Amino acid sequence: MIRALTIAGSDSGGGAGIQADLKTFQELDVYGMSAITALTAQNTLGVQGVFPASAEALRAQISSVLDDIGTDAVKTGMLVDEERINVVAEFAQDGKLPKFILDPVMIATSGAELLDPSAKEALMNKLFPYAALITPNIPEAEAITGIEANSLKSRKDIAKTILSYGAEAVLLKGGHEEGTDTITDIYYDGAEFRYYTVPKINTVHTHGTGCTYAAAITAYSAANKEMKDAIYAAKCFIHQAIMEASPIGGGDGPVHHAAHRTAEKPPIFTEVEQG
Ligand SMILES: Nc1ncnc2c1ncn2[C@@H]1O[C@H](COP(=O)(O)OP(=O)(O)OP(=O)(O)O)[C@@H](O)[C@H]1O
Ligand SMILES: Cc1ncc(CO)c(N)n1
Repeated sequence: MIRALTIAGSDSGGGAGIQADLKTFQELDVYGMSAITALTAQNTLGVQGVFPASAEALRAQISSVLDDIGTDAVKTGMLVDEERINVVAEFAQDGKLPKFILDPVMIATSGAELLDPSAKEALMNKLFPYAALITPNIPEAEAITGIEANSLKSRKDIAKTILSYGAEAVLLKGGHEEGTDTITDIYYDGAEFRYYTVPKINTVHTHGTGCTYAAAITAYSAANKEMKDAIYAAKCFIHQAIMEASPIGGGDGPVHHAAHRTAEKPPIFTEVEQG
C-alpha cells in the first residue's frame, strides 16, 4: 500500500486542510495519515476560530506515524507559526520527510490568517531547502519574494527566486489571476519552465483548491510518478474537482473530491521552455 502523510490544519467544514488531503489520498488509492497543527472552526463563509496544537502534540503525532507506519511522501499545509515550523524542521533535518511537497499556506481565501506573518522567514529558511516542490498561490509568492506578479516575466522571476531558497522545484499557481479567460500554473526546476494552462472555470466554489491540488501531487509522487507527471495528473484531478464543485453551505463551497471518477478529461495545454 502506498502511504502519504499530511501535516496541516483541520478544517471543520471538510473542504480544505487535513480533510481535503485525506479525501484526496483516498480517492487516489493512497493510504492517508495526518498530523494536525491546529484545529480551525471553519465553514464556507470563513474561519471562525484557530486553536493550535501544542508543539509536543504535533511532534508526537509525526513520530507515531513515522516510527511505525512510515510514509512514501509528505505534504505540509497550514503550519501556524515558527514554533510549529521548528517541529517540522526537526524531522526534515533528520531526513525523515521523503518527497516533501510544501504548500506555503498563509492566508485563507476568506482572509483569515493561517500563518503568523513573523514566521515567513522561518518557513523559507528552515523548510524550503528540504522541499521537493513548493506550491505558492500568487499572493503567497508575492509575500515570499516581494515581487509583484503582474507579468509573465515577473512570474518567472518569482519562480527563480523561490527556487534559490534551495527547493528542487516550484509550482506557482495561477488561480488568483484576474481578468483572464485562462489560468496558467508555472513549474520551474532550474532547468526548465513548464506552463500548465486551462480554461478558467466560472465558479465561486473553490474552497480547498490549493490543498486538494498539493495533496494530489503528493499522492502521485508517493506512487513514484516523476514530479512533472505528478503535477499533470494532479492538474486533471483538481480541474475536474472544481468543475463539479458543490454549492454546499452559504458561501464559497468546496471542490468535489470524487469528481475524477466520472468527469471527462479536462483540456490542459502544456508548454515547455528551457530556462
Ligand atoms: N476558476 C478556476 N478555474 C480553473 N482552475 C482553477 C480555478 N481556480 C483555481 N484553479 C486551479 O486550482 C489550483 C489551485 O490554485 P489556487 O491559486 O486557487 O490555489 P490556492 O489559492 O492555494 O487555493 P485555496 O483557495 O485552497 O487557498 C491551481 O491549479 C489553479 O490553476
Ligand atoms: C485548515 C486550512 N488549511 C488551509 C486552508 C487554505 O485553503 C484553509 N482554508 N484551511
